[in-house]
Amino acid sequence: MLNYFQNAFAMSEKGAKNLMNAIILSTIMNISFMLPMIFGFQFLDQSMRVMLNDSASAIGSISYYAVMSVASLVVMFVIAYFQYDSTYTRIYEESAKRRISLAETLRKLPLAFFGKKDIADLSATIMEDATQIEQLFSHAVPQIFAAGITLVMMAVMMFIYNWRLALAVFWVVPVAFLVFYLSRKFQNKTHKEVYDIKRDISDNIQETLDSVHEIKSYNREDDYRQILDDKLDSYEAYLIKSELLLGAFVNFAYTILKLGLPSVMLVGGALLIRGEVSVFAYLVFLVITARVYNPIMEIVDNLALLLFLNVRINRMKEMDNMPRQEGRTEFSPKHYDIVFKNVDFSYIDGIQTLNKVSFTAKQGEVTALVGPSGGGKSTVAKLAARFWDIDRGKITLGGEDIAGIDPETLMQYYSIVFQDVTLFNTSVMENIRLGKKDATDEAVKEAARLARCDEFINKLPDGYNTLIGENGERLSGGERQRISIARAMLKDAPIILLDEATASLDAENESKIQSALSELVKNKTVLIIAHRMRTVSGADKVIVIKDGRIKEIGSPSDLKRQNGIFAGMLRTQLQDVSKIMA
Ligand SMILES: Nc1ncnc2c1ncn2[C@@H]1O[C@H](COP(=O)(O)OP(=O)(O)OP(=O)(O)O)[C@@H](O)[C@H]1O
Repeated sequence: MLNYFQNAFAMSEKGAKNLMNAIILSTIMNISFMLPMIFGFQFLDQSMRVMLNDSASAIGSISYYAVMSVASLVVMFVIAYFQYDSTYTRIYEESAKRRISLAETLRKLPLAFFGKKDIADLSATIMEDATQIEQLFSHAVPQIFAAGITLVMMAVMMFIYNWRLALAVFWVVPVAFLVFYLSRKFQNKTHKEVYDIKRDISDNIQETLDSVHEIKSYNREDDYRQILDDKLDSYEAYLIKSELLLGAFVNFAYTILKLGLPSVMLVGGALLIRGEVSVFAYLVFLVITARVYNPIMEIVDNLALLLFLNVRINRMKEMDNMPRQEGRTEFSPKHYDIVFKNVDFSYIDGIQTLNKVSFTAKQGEVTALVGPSGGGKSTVAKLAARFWDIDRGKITLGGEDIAGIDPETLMQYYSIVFQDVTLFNTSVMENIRLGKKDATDEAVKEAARLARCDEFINKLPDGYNTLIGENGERLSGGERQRISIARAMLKDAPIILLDEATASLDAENESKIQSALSELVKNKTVLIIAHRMRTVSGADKVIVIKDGRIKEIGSPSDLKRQNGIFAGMLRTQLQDVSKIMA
């Protein structure tokens, strides 16, 4: 049973145990809530005997009922307390664990996994799905199981007491459930459709917000609004369809259940006339029948919610099963050479992005990656830091395969300065301190000075304490990249991965970035995606990558002599410069 709960509801072992406890206590609570009814029947039985025989007196037993009523109230209260604790407190604990475990999963996913499209989806799963699951587990799941168990117990007792009347009460139950069961397939399908389109809309909104500048600058607002409107319309249509379908099946099941009471009246009446059942038993069955369908309706209602839960749980399991990156956490390389040996890699099955890539980026040297757009330069740089795991071959750092090293451990040795700098809506000081969380203010300022940031920071209204707005929107492209360089300075990691800015920077900004970079890369293993020939000419080694393969490799002067792709690229850039100068 524990295993079943763990698998079906994606729970931890402790969570499954707590759910079992919640079900048991909810069942005991349901039974305890019947105590007043049992005493009521006892009282009714005794009163009827008094009325019919006129011999005994009911007065003497009033004190018995008073004591029993108080006792049952106490019992009900105590059981309800424990039931509440096990159902709500423990289930919220499980839900907190579930969120933490999802966040842990995220930590172990390849860094490059976090493409924009997935982020809305991931946050929806962590927040919205986990909340829905939490609510259903506290408000519905234990109750459904408990109501089911209580109902079966009541049915057994009633069948033993009078099977014909019990049959009149319960024949409707399997029919109602059958209707519901048959509707499962349709409901699952519509729930999945509603869920998918909702995720699609979240992605769309996220994408629109992320690209709001581009959308506005290309006057694409109307197109985007139209796309979103269409998706919202279809979401609404699916939602209505799903609700209607659910409403139709649930109400049909309710209607069938409602036939139970007239059945008991008819069967009980006939048995009474034939003298095969006492007035008391008939009354008892009528009272029970009037009450017994409420928990059944509750089960039907909650079952519908459980179907929806299924879709969400499957999504969580999917996340849990995503390929994780793990490895040992003790790692101190003897040196910082990065070696690629026959590396094959594809983002998408069947489309090979890198093919037999082999090279060494030596400690203390600058290795420049050059080549046409889409050739695979960024991919090489990202693989060097284990953003993804490779398909074949080997990448080593200090002679050790990075595939066996925990990505977080590995990352301590890398500073990454890419073009898409992420800045947080906090002070400049804190944005730089991201490079080393325990750095003193002085150390942050020193890094900022070396990265040529201090002069623009000093011009900000509050200097280092200025809030720089959502994703640093108050800063220019060059300033943002210099902040990123300052972070890397502060981190002072032995390996630098650098994507040189492609955007045209003004000459002053460019020379500041260049001098900041030359400070940063001193005595480090540097892998730079180079776009400017000035950077390439200062490199120790140049690797030309085209169509995922290394085409040329050597010092800039060697490659110039070879008169191949690199020499061609040099000529093109020189021609461009001379055209401008002319
Ligand atoms: N996350 C991804 N999923 C699928 N394909 C990708 C992904 N990232 C890159 N690619 C593809 O891999 C190939 C190499 O891309 P990469 O970004 O490494 O090239 P690049 O040489 O750095 O290009 P550029 O100079 O334009 O940045 C391209 O065809 C690109 O479309």
